[in-house]
Amino acid sequence: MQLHIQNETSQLKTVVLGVAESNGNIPSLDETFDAKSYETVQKNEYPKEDDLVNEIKEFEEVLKKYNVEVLRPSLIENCNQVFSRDVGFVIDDEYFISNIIPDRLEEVEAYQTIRDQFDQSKINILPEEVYVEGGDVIVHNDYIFVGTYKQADFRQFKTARTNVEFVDYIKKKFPTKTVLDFELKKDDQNPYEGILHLDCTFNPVGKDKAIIYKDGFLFEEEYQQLVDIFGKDNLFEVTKEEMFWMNPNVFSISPEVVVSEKNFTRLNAHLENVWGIKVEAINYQNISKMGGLFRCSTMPLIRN
Ligand SMILES: NC(=[NH2+])NCCC[C@H](N)C(=O)O
Repeated sequence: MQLHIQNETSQLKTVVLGVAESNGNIPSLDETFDAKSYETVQKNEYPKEDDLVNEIKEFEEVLKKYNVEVLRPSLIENCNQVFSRDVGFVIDDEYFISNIIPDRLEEVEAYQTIRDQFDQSKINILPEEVYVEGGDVIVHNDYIFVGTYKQADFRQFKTARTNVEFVDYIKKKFPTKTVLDFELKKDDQNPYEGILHLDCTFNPVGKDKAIIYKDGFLFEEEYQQLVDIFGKDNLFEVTKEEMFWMNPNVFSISPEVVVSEKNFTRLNAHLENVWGIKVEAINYQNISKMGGLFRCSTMPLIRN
C-alpha cells in the first residue's frame, strides 16, 4: 500500500476506523486519562458499548457511501480501541508509530496486520524520549501543525501527550515543511479548561478553512499565527461550550464533504450555508463522552 497524506481534507481513499466492541469495564476515576472521561465517570454517565458500536457503524456507513475503503484494527478483548487516530499517523508517504501514553500501549499491536501492508522502509519508530499522539499532528500541505506542552510540569499531566522532543524530531525529518507548534492548555479533570490534543481545538476543513477554539491555546500569539495563515473569515470560532462537545473534531471525506454531529447546529449551518460544504450529520455523542470524536476515531492512510 502506498501511503499518501498531505492534508486533512483531500478526497479520502483509505482509512482505519476504530472499534468499540469489547470496550472493557467502566474505568474508575483513577484509571481515566483525559478530562472528558474523568467527568463522565464522575457523573456516572459512561456510555454503553451497544451505543458506541451503533455510532461507529453509522460513521462507517457514511464512509462507505463515499466509496472509502475502511480498515479495522484487530480486536483486543476488554480494550478501548475507539480512538485510532492517536496510535500512529501518516505524513506524505511515511508512517509514524506513536509513543503513546502507557495506559494505551496495548492498542498499538492491533495495527500490525495493517502495518504489514505498508512499504516497511516507510515505517518510522520514534526514539524513546519522543512522545507523540496523532491527535496532536495536523498536516496542512507545506505545514505540519503540532499540539504540544513545553512547561516544566509536563509529566504531571496525563493529558500532555506530545513533547518538544517530537517537535524537534519532525522538523529534522521534514526539512522542507514548515513545522509550527502550539502549546495547549492542560487540565486532567476539567474538560472546559484543558485541551487533550490539537484536534480538539483546531481542525482544517474545505481547502483553506478551519474550525478553531481560541482559548484552548496557552499563548494568544500562537493562535494568532493560525489566524494569519488562514485569515479571519476562513476561521469558524467555537465557544467554550461547543469546544466541550468537541465541535472542532469533525472529519473531512473531501474538501466538499464533512462528517459532523447532529447536535452541532451552529457549526453545521455555517459549514453548509456560508462555506458550501455538505454536512453528513450523524449521532456520535456517546463517543464524545470518552474524550474524542470523529477525527480521533480515524487514521487516514490515503487521500488523493
Ligand atoms: N485525537 C484525539 N483527540 N483522541 C482522543 C483520545 C481520547 C482518549 N480517551 C485518550 O485519552 O487518549
